[in-house]
Amino acid sequence: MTAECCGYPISIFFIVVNEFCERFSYYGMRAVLVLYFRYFLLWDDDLATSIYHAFVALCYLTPILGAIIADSWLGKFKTIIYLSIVYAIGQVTMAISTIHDITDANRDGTPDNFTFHIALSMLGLILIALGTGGIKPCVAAFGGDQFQEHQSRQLNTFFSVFYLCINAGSLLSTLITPVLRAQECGIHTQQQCYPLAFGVPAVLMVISLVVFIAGSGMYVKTDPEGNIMWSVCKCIGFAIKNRFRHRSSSYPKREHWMDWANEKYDKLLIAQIKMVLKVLFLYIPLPMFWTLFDQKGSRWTLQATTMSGDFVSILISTVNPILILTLVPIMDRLIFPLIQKCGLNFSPLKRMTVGMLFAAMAFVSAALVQIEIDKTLPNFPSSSESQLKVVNTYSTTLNVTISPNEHLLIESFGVQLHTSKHTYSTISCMFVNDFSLIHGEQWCEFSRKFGFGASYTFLIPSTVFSDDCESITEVEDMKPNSVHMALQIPQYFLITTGEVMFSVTGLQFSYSQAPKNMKSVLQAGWLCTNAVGNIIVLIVAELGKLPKQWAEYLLFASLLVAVSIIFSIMAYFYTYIDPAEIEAQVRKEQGLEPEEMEKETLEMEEKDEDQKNEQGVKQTKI
Ligand SMILES: CC(C)C[C@H](N)C(=O)N1CCC[C@H]1C(=O)O
Repeated sequence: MTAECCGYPISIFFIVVNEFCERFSYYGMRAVLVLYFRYFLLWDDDLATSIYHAFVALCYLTPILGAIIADSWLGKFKTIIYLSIVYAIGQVTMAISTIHDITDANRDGTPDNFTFHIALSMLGLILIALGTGGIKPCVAAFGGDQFQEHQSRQLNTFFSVFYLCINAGSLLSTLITPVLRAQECGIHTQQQCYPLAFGVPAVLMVISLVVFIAGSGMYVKTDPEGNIMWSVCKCIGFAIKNRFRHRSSSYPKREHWMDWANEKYDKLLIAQIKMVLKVLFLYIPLPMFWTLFDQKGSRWTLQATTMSGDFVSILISTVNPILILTLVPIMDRLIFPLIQKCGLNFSPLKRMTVGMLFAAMAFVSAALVQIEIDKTLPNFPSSSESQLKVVNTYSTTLNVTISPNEHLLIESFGVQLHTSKHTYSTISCMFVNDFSLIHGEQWCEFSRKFGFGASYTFLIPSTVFSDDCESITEVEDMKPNSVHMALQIPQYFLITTGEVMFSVTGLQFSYSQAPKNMKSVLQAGWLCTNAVGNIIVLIVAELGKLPKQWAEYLLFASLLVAVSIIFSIMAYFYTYIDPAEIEAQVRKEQGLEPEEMEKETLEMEEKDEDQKNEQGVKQTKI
């Protein structure tokens, strides 16, 4: 028996703490990455965001590599350890690359050799992407491996707790690392403390590794059954070739195209490949969910900048993990059991479909908010129009006639300009609460809150310093943003509800439907849907947008509704399987008589017993 606490294997504790620290490390580093590119390496916005997105996409592509290493070569346990070491080295490299003093020979506070810092940080990022992506499919699957057959309820809860840890880690780090960056540090000169902001995630990654190793004696570890991925590729290749060789109608059809590998390959391997392919086929429409989800960080952020309210950056980076932390327990403890009590079968694939519909609703909500915002935005001249601004500083109303037939009334601002020299300047500022005009010993000070998004013109008469500051007139050219950011909360709520139904269920589903020797591979397939979604966002951003933002939101919502309908049809034809049962059945069909199976089981048990004795831990799982 594995050591248990409240029905859960104790080893799970080490795995969820490891996940918490790893996600703290990953999201903490990500929270300050663009700022590092922008203000330390002095890259422009475009380069900074492109490299950032390329890095994120790479992090979701490397799981395939990690899964192949785990399922075909090292096993999950060793893969997690080795790739975590790579990951920690990457984080440390990244932190070192941010120490400006290393190349600041002239001690002016800026690095003198940018090539050094860029090369080091790119090396760090590649190692991090390899590490974080590589271990991701293995950690979730390794966690699942710790449960025994009678613990299926606890297994489902594990995936929810796993997701909670991801979000608790990300929430804390996105709050902490920007604060660390804002500190000042340095040897020769005091600068923004990037080494601390990147150093703390590096320390957390080392802690994550130590915690994982600490649980070593308690884990159920399954060894890979040879180079499974290579066997899978060869088997699929043979089935295709064999099918092509027997394409003539004189050959009888086979139930599944993979059955054309029967001549050469083990029935069990063919059955396992069929299980994996069935699930991977089902995943084809799923990237669309992530395409919408990932726009939280781009389009929705831009939407927030056209709204009023002071909590832009905090709202954007924390609202999703905060909602996850509240919604996961509510769904698990209240909503899903309630639905079950009502006699409804809310199967995993149905949950995922509903999750997609929630994400679509989130985009409808975003479109409605956008329509409200558009009402308050100034009308800019179109390509066939010009904008003419006439500032009447005369004391009475003047008529202005624009040839040939436009006639406008210009109200006076009641100010007369006595100076013949006019200097106009435009200043764009953030968080302006006051400003002063200073001339010699005299000054005029204005203290008031200027609204975000607003544009003002100040008309300053030449007499201002000899007369009084009151003679300055303020004109509001553009109204401040008036639609409050709180209106974005429903769309965040809807997309996060969708995420809980879609993403947490997807994790569980990918684990439960995978054969024992390909659990990491299927987890990697699941993570790939996220990578493809990210890439679609990048392409969409490059291709440009519809003229009206609300129309684009509605377009995405409709696309996701269409995709969820396709997915629900595919799901209708999907039969849930118990991979272990199918494997046992195939063995039986293969002629492995019950006694032989028993013998095989006994041999495996003996092997396990030896392993346990080596580890000094009692376990019965085969
Ligand atoms: C974007 C949030 C900080 C994290 C998000 N709620 C989340 O948990 N995930 C987004 C992609 C999958 C999952 C993760 O594993 O980070």
